[in-house]
Amino acid sequence: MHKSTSSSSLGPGGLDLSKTFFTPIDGGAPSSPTKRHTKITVVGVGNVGMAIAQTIITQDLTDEITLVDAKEDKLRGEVLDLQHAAAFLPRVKINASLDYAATAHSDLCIVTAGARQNPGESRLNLLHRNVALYKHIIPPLAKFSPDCIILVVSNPVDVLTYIAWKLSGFPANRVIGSGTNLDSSRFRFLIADHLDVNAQDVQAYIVGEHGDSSVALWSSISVGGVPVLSFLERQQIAYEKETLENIHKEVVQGAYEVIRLKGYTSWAIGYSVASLARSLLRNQRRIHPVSVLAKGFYGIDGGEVFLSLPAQLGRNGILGVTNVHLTDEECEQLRNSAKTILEEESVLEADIDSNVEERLLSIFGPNSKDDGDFTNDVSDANNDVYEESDDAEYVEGIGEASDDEIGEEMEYDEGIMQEGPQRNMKFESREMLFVSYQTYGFSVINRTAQKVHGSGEPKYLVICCCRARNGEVKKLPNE
Ligand SMILES: NC(=O)C1=CN([C@@H]2O[C@H](COP(=O)(O)OP(=O)(O)OC[C@H]3O[C@@H](n4cnc5c(N)ncnc54)[C@H](O)[C@@H]3O)[C@@H](O)[C@H]2O)C=CC1
Ligand SMILES: CC(=O)C(=O)O
Repeated sequence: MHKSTSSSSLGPGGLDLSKTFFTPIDGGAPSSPTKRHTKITVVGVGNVGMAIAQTIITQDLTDEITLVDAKEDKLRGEVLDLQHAAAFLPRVKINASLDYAATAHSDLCIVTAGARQNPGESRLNLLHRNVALYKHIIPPLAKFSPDCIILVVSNPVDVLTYIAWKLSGFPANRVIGSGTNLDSSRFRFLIADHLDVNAQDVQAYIVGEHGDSSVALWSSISVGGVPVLSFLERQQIAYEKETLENIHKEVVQGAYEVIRLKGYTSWAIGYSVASLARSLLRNQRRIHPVSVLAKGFYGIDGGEVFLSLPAQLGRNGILGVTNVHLTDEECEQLRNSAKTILEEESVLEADIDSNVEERLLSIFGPNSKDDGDFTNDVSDANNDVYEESDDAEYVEGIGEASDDEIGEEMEYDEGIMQEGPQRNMKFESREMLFVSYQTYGFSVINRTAQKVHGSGEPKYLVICCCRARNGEVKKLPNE
């Protein structure tokens, strides 16, 4: 499909019409690119993607928006429909393409593509279908916009944010899930309704999973600066715990109810994501409950898990997590929510082996070379490692070696890698993409490092070969 844009200025015969309408002033310099040109990509132009796109456009949050979808006619129809509203909207360049090259140089990539829930279906049920799609979506986004922020919306949003983080190789501050920003808005609406105040004056957070195990932070709710529960206690006004629980239940059931009634949710998520886009791109430093890498916060352990915590957002993505005080009960609920998400992640481990070439290209750039054809060399090297190691069960793990690893011994014994998460792997570096199967014990039985010349400085590529130690290798590919 041809790129469709709302700002074409070419007339018949390639004449630039804009130049015929305006006469340059004497002594004027040619126009320079504007300093603050922002570009947003939205992947998936379904109910959610279009609600987000139209809210972003009406709120004048970007200079350029690129829409991507797998369905050509739907994409073309949606973009034309939006372009036809140009006379009523802030000026924005609207592009649409099936090709991710059109997303290049985006500041923010919002991913909404994917299956959605049927009435009554849980978000977690969508996991395997949407992980499969993400393998084709995230690597090209990362390749064409290596400095962007990725904002994940598709469900289950917390696990998919983790997947997007792994597939992109981005630092954790630049991969964010829309998380419970929406749940918190539902929560604030319900509290405002109970107290007959404006929802914007209610400060209240839902944290944890964007889903059934979410946690309501009752202890920190305030209205117009008044902490609600301690105020009620001070005034000796009795409130039923059950009333609070029912409000939280209504938040959790909110999405199910809308889906039962109209088939999908769209407007609220549109506004929710637009508010995140504003805070990020306009460097607002506002606090939003969004899905972040939460390991280590509030005693959350057991693996790398993304879930929602109130975080400060700005041009660099996540600027920090707010130190909100949680009661013991709230902490316990949050850790349980983390457990729910981690269980889903562990089921996935055998699923996230993504396309090696795409991942490498996203690190090293499209013209990378290693003594000839880069991608062939990589697959050869992979095979070599595999064949040389008789007892290898699976080849996995690609990333950049950190400086102090280069020139190290290439062979390791079982002692190097401990049972458990990949952080124990000696060769991990910040750019390491991933070695999956965190739930299994692995030993690294071989690895190689190659110098690869990409568009920038030469980098070292590590290819390692792992062997499971706990007898569960039958579950792995290549068996
Ligand atoms: N995080 C949140 O708070 C919310 C998340 N969602 C989630 O957002 C997702 C989208 O929901 P809807 O827009 O209602 O669904 P939809 O079915 O209307 O739209 C999905 C779109 O994704 C496109 N798509 C599928 N595979 C693709 C691929 N490989 N590349 C590009 N595009 C592809 C489809 O063609 C379709 O246009 C669902 O996973 C839903 O559960 C929905 C509401 C709130
Ligand atoms: C569908 C969904 O995740 C929501 O509206 O909360």
